[in-house]
Formats: sequence, C-alpha cells, structure tokens
Amino acid sequence: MTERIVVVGAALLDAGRLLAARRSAPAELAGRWELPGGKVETGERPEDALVRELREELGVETEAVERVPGEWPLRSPYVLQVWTARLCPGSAAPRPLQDHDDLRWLTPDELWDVAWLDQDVAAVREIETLAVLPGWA
Ligand SMILES: Nc1nc2c([nH]c(=O)n2[C@H]2C[C@H](O)[C@@H](COP(=O)(O)OP(=O)(O)OP(=O)(O)O)O2)c(=O)[nH]1
Repeated sequence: MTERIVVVGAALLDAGRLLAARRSAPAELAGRWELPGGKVETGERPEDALVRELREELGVETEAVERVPGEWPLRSPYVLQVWTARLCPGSAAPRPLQDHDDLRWLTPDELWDVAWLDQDVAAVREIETLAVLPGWA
C-alpha cells in the first residue's frame, strides 16, 4: 500500500481575516494561492508541523487552534489537512520568507478574490463555513 503523507495547511486567522499565500515554486504551482504549511515529518504531530512550517515560511509564532473537518487528496501520496491557527501575542507580522512571493489577508468578502490551488478550493469552502471569529461568516 502506498504511504500516505499529511500536508498540514493553516487557516491563519487574525481580526476576522484569513491569510492566503502565493506560491513561488515549483513551476506548476507558482502564482497560485494556498494555505501556508507543509509536510508533517515522521513522528511529528500535525499541529507541531504547522507551527514549525509557519515559523520557517513566514517568520511568525503561531498556535494551532482546531482541526477543520475533512481531508483533501493532493498528488499521491499526499493529503491535505487543515487547522485553524492564530498569531501568538508579540509575533512578528507574516513575511514571505520561503516558498511564497506574496501574502494577502482576506476578509470573508474577499475569500474568492485569489486563484487558489485547485486542490485547496474544497478546503477553503469548509473554512468559509466556520464562524470562528467576529465578522467571519
Ligand atoms: N503547504 C501547502 N501545500 C500544499 C497546499 N495545497 C497543495 O496542493 N500543496 C502541495 C504543494 C506541495 O507539493 C506539498 C507541500 O509541500 P511544501 O513545499 O509546502 O511542504 P514542505 O515545506 O514540507 O516541503 P519540502 O520543501 O520540505 O519538501 O503539498 C496547501 O494548501 N498548502
């Protein structure tokens, strides 16, 4: 059986807005928007992978809050799972340090203004249904 590897994506929420990140590589994904995150390493908790990846990619300190229900297939053997997350007090603002060349904080009204990766659309729809912050509907 093929090994299944979890990619953890962050629904990083702040002041009622969701952070979207534009990929700079690889070529087939560049220019499309995703939830920042990355592969969970062997023996690592997905929540810990999320905190590690956001620190590496965006220079922020975060905490995972709760799992967004669902799991979405990516290129085999990867599957996408998503957690909501928030910035820790005193964290720097996110910067595109690695893997991304642009970031946007999206209000609920702006959620579909960016070209999400095809495989992220169902996950973003699920995030859209969460009422986790004031103003988020
Ligand atoms: N981070 C992230 N990756 C996604 C999403 N949707 C999606 O198809 N992917 C794909 C892109 C990559 O092929 C894979 C995750 O790779 P990555 O490059 O973000 O992860 P990583 O930092 O752990 O990778 P690596 O350079 O250490 O190999 O999942 C998403 O929303 N977030």
